[in-house]
Amino acid sequence: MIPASGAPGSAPALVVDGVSHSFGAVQALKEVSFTVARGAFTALLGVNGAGKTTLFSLITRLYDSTSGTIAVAGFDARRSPGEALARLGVVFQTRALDTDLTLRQNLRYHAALHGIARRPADTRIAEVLALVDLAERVDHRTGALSGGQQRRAEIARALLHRPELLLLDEATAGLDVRARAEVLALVRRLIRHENVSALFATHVMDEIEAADDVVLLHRARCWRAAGQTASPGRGAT
Ligand SMILES: Nc1ncnc2c1ncn2[C@@H]1O[C@H](COP(=O)(O)OP(=O)(O)OP(=O)(O)O)[C@@H](O)[C@H]1O
Repeated sequence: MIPASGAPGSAPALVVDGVSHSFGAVQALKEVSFTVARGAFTALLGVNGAGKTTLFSLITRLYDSTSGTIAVAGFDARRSPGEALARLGVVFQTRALDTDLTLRQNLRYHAALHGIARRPADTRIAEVLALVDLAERVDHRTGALSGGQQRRAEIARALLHRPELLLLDEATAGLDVRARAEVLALVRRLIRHENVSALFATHVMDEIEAADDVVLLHRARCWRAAGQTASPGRGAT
């Protein structure tokens, strides 16, 4: 049995336990259970339609789960949504930056959404842009950045409030080989140096390394949770 949550501070970055979700007759997730350990790169592998985005929508509270529990850094997403969401940084499958605004304007806007005052926001913006290697682009319109730079800018945006867990939904989709590699290397570097964990949804096997934890979603079920605290085969058919 996976604990639904643990003492905040020592709890896993993410615990998903027995989560199911349906859209009418379509069951998108069936009894999905897995854990993202602190400091882990966990790949959420699944073909289109496997349920990855639905799972992300449940973790981020866009949808309410019809069964099971989700805990972010020990905070139950349903009972303590504010605490749970404050510890999440999300890079959505669809682009989230305003392409007419500069990188600085975009990041200031998102910092304000997180309640970060202007001066600390500007300090943090400089920090996160340095982390993603875009410091010199701060006054560039984001629409003028390359696809890979835009993804890195979105990762910078997700880091603004110092989350403990990054959720990345197909963050490399549409990028060329080099830009894909840069995004992956960046996420792995952040895990090593920035005290953050990552759940990285992808359908590309090549993006997974031997040391990664892998959660395989197939036809709404979690088939394998290598290196996880979940029992092997739990939730599998
Ligand atoms: N809003 C919705 N209404 C009805 N069915 C939906 C809805 N969203 C997702 N589904 C269905 O739920 C299942 C899981 O979809 P989901 O988008 O979570 O998969 P995915 O793994 O993220 O795929 P993709 O990589 O294509 O986004 C699919 O059968 C999909 O058609």
